[in-house]
Amino acid sequence: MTRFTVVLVLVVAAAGLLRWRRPAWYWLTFGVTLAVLRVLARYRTVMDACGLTVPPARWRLALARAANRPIPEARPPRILRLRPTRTGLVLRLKLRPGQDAFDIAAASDRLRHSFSMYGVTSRELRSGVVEVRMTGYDVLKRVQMPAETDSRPMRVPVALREDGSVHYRDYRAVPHALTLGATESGKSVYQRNLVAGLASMDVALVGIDCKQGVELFPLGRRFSALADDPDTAAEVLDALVERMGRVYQLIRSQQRITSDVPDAEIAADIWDLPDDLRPVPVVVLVDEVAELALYANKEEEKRRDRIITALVRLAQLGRAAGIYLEICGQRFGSELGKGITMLRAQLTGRTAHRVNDETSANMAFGDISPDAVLAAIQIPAELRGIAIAGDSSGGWHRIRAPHTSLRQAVNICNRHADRTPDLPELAPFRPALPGSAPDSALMPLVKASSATA
Ligand SMILES: Nc1ncnc2c1ncn2[C@@H]1O[C@H](COP(=O)(O)OP(=O)(O)OP(=O)(O)O)[C@@H](O)[C@H]1O
Repeated sequence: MTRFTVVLVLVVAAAGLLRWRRPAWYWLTFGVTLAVLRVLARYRTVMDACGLTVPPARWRLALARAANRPIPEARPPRILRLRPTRTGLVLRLKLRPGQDAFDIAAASDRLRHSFSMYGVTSRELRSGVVEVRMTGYDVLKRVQMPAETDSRPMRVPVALREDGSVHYRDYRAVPHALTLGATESGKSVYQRNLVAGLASMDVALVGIDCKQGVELFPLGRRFSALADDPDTAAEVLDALVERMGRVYQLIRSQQRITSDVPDAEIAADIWDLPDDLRPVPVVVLVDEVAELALYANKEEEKRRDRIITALVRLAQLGRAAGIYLEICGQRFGSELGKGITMLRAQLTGRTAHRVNDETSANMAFGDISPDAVLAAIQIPAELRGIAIAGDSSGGWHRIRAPHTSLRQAVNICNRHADRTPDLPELAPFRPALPGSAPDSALMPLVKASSATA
């Protein structure tokens, strides 16, 4: 064996190993070059085989006949740009007369295997121009967020989409959202990523965690208020409704000042106010929402109605006051009582992790997109963290958040603890700093469990 053959064998073996164990590294080292060459070399043949070419124009045929030249071939869409990315290739195509974006979308599965890519999706950028995004490997298997993401305010890069692009939770575009999923499907990890993303922003976080606070309380240094039982939750929500009223008064008073000034912008929400007058936006995270809607006696029913009314009011009017809702639970349907369907209609951002049945998928997407319902039902049980994210426009994507541990999220929150705003209305609910030993009343529980172990 010559030295060249030995080197070649080693390189091929290294590429095979990388592709198997570290597909992202394989893509960056070998995959991207091979894929670019493959797409360029096979482009015309593949487009022809996929029925994405158009016959030559009549005048071209006539010209060829008159000049006794070979008959021109059918033409595929023109490549405007081929851009390699961290996870795949982005192909921008100019369609030929008679083609439309749906032709490309309908052929995406054929394009996927013809170009030996992992996934292909397409969208129309403008009339006659289509962007085809191809992924070189399963980017959702081990999620790695890009180092550089869009850093606009209130826009959190929370997960990766299956086409390799970043999925943002954009509070200004979609103020309120609902996240559903069966137990152990990945809701808490998703919510943790949201908190970690929000921690470095100028925002107040308010948490309602009826799982006795086990998810949100460890992140407490970055929270302006926390509630771990329905009674406290009712008080926190009332305080937020009161805050919302005061922010509206502030916007009104600013409108009165600017209404007589010609050309001055009239504020319609907090984002139109001057920086020095703008109240800090608030994101309210509610975990296990069903706990707030359940009741066993008249007293609890009254509390439940108070909570749901406050949530509906915040959902209806909170956007302009910069109060955004992020509601999370296993189910969220009419069986939780009056007001729930009205509240759900206001939560236009929807994310569904694996659900147990079609009814739960319908709670997330039934009023938005039947395709998304089907996609949510098909999430495999073993792939925790995979979710379908959609909004009221009907568009949806398969996403997965990075596997952020509670430790990592706590570290991020602690690092940004100095950014936690003090909201006067919510001062009584500011969480106590962690660090105390377990309550002595809980010790028998610990002993009992270690005795049975
Ligand atoms: N994005 C992810 N990537 C990889 N693993 C994940 C992801 N999300 C969740 N998991 C795995 O699934 C397990 C359950 O996730 P999580 O606690 O978020 O579920 P949950 O829906 O909140 O469950 P519950 O309702 O019982 O609290 C996690 O411990 C983790 O191992």
